[in-house]
Amino acid sequence: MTDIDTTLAKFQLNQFRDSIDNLDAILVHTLAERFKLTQQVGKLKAQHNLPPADKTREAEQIERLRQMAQESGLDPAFAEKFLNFIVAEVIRHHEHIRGLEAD
Ligand SMILES: O=C(O)C(=O)C[C@]1(C(=O)O)C=C[C@@H](O)C=C1
Repeated sequence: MTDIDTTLAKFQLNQFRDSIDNLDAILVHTLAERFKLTQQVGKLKAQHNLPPADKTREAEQIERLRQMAQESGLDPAFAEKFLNFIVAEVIRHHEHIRGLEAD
């Protein structure tokens, strides 16, 4: 490996990192939009006394995401874990909103 190889590698690494930063920004903005929507769902559910969690809906989402992950070259098990992680947080928010509405 020459100095030029190392310089080129560092340049390429920075290019990869710029792309990663862009994708991370998309992820954060997308998640923020999703949580804005689920806050509305949480209010609706609390107002109409609907349960915070819906396991049937979650099973459908998992099935759909696993399929999409498979087609995109993403590990379906990871996609499922990621969705479960987000949905657990959403349910926590729903329960919090339900507590506020009950006051
Ligand atoms: O669709 C709903 O009923 C929601 O409350 C949203 C959501 C989700 O984040 O996608 C969260 C909790 C439910 O268990 C299922 C799905």
